[in-house]
Amino acid sequence: MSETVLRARQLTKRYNRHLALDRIDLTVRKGSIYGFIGQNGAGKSTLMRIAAGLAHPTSGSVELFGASEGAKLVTARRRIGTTIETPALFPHLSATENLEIYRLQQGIRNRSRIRETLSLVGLADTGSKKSAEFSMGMKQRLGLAIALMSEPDMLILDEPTNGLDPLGVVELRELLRGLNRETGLTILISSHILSELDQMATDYGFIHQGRMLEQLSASELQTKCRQYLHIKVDNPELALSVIRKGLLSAEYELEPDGSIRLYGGFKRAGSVSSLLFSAGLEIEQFTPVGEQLERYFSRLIGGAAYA
Ligand SMILES: Nc1ncnc2c1ncn2[C@@H]1O[C@H](COP(=O)(O)OP(=O)(O)OP(=O)(O)O)[C@@H](O)[C@H]1O
Repeated sequence: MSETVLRARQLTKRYNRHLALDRIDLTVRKGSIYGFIGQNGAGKSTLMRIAAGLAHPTSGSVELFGASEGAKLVTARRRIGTTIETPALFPHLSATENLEIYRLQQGIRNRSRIRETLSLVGLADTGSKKSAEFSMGMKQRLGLAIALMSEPDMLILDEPTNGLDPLGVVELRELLRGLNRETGLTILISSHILSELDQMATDYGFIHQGRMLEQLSASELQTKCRQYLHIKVDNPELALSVIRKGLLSAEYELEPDGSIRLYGGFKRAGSVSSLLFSAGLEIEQFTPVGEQLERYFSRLIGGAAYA
């Protein structure tokens, strides 16, 4: 079984009469990139703040690197880097100067860590350029550098893609993937846009109105969102042989009821149906099935809202 870095059990947070988190269970595995998905106000920041020790839960518990209370939990929290409530950047200072101030504030002895960290986030060549002149993406990277200065084992990033243009989102994704791959860093990252974390997250948790709706791995999500043509004909064996001959590299499954799932067949629906017709097959059903990631998310929260 893989090691767990963060585990929330029945985590609940109440602000007066408002229930921001309602008995949340969440597990972040070591070395994973956990995509925490929810609309604005769903409770993502609240959970992250509790995990980082910036807020107290009303009830329930948090376990970090195996520690769940007292001094051990405080020590475990030193292994986290986060962009929540990190100090504001000094706009008139360069990236190196900003990190130097942070290094002194935090008592980090190793001065060469500044250069290392700037290389990690791709800001090593920014020289004396003031952070005020940085693009939004560069500012995000500098914020990330601050979070990485103490060589954390886990990063907690609250909506880091906010304000980035599509290219900036792709760059951040590549950067985080690289850090995860090369240093084994575990990352908990939130977003209200599921597709932004696609091709990056290894695990997902969906939160809505303070409740965890679903937690699943990236491959489970892909399977759920995989698109296929559902085909039912009078002679499935013949249909399969026609498909095999007519469509190179066709991926399909024969269901117990004799229907066929032809994966990725959406775009080729026209040629598939004419192939089947030409073979004299009688088509009883021919339906595209599956959905886009974003639609999956809206259906999930729609279901929760109307349950
Ligand atoms: N300090 C607070 N006092 C009162 N209510 C709060 C406080 N912090 C958060 N809330 C409420 O708790 C709910 C969850 O907020 P939270 O910030 O965790 O959501 P979120 O998913 O991070 O959304 P966003 O992306 O908008 O930050 C919201 O309804 C919010 O208004």
